[in-house]
Amino acid sequence: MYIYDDAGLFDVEAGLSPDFDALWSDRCQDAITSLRRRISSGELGFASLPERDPIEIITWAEGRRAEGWTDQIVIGIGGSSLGTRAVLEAMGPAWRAAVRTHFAENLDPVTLHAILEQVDLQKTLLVVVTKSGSTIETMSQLWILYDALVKTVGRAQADRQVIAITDPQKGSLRALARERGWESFEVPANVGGRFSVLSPVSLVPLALAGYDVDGLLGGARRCLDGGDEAWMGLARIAAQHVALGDQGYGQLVMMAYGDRLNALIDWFRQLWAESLGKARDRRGARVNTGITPIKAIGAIDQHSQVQLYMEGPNDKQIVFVETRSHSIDLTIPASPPLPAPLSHLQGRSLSEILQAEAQGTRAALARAGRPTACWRLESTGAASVGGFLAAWMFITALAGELLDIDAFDQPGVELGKKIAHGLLGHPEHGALAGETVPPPGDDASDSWTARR
Ligand SMILES: O=P(O)(O)OC[C@H]1O[C@](O)(CO)[C@@H](O)[C@@H]1O
Repeated sequence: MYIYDDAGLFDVEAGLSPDFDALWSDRCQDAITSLRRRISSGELGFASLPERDPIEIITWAEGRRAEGWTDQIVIGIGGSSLGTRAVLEAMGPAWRAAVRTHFAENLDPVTLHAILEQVDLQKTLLVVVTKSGSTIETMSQLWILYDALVKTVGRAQADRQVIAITDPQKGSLRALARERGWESFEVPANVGGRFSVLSPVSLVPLALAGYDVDGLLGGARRCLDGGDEAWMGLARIAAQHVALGDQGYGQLVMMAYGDRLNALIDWFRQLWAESLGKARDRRGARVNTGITPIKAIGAIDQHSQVQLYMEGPNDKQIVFVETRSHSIDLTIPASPPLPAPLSHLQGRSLSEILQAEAQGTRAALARAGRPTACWRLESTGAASVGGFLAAWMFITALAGELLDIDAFDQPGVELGKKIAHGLLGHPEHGALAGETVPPPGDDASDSWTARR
């Protein structure tokens, strides 16, 4: 069960204008119609993922687990890893999983080396995930890990330990999987990375780790249970964020209470930032849309960021994420007695205290005239997490419709990648790198450069 009962109810006068509904309800309806049309035409595949039966993946994972693998290394970045990490951490505890999961995401040699130190490659599967099949971070790390695997178990056995998750037809990883006979799964061609958490991208490693992927999809399906009314509820939340953005609240802090929700916000940040930060609308006119997502973790960031949120520029929309129940709880012992200013805490559970802190912080921000909303998950079980993921994918897609931009591309990330490839000797991008990067020895660290 999941709930987000007062999701999106921004509750201070400083937030939404009183005529919000009058101003936005027609636009919400248009956004819903447009998004539904794109989904039913097959252009967008993310919405139908929860309808797919995961039995094939579940059965496959059970079979592979029975072979005795102790670890999997998920090699991927962005949409190819964040969703998996979000679910694993939220639903945890991951260290009790049937197969331990390690993430080779960033190109950090120390991290990758540490992973290699922790696993026994004879008992480890490499799960490489990339929709495009050519992401520099993913393919570089794959080649290092594959080389280590071949050296440990030999080429024929190594090829049985690699699982590729990529586009059905295109890309270097698909070509490699065919050439080397690697087991593979498909990322549907009409599902982009940041909208792929309910596809094999995450379901395969999650099922391998022994997580309840069926429950995850069930929770996601429930998000649209109410039909038209549910669609309107999601569109209204999207419109609230967009309207607040128009009113000058250009930053969205997602503040989640609990360490387990850390990666869930990382996943959200990519979804929101890449989908809505755009320079052109759908007709090609210059726009510059976007609401900057910011991560905060309660209660830690009460002691780090809340001063700024309370008294700094009033430019933030603050979304609290709480869970009603925790899989484990601990209580402060009633004796021996604590000194008087703290004695009221005795007998209280940590989850009670955390919840009071979330409510206190939200109330204080509201008093300071800062727009806030709260999402309360029933728990961090499969259904709640699935519902949260699906809801935010729909909200983000609907926000894209309201802004009249394409929420499903990311042209702005390409130039930096090409320059990096050029610097590393890619024949087509070398000139670009030479032109853009300051010449060697030119210390540009004291100058701010911007081209308009
Ligand atoms: O799955 P891929 O193709 O490796 O891409 C990884 C990530 O890189 C991006 O394309 C951005 O560079 C994201 O949109 C994507 O999730």
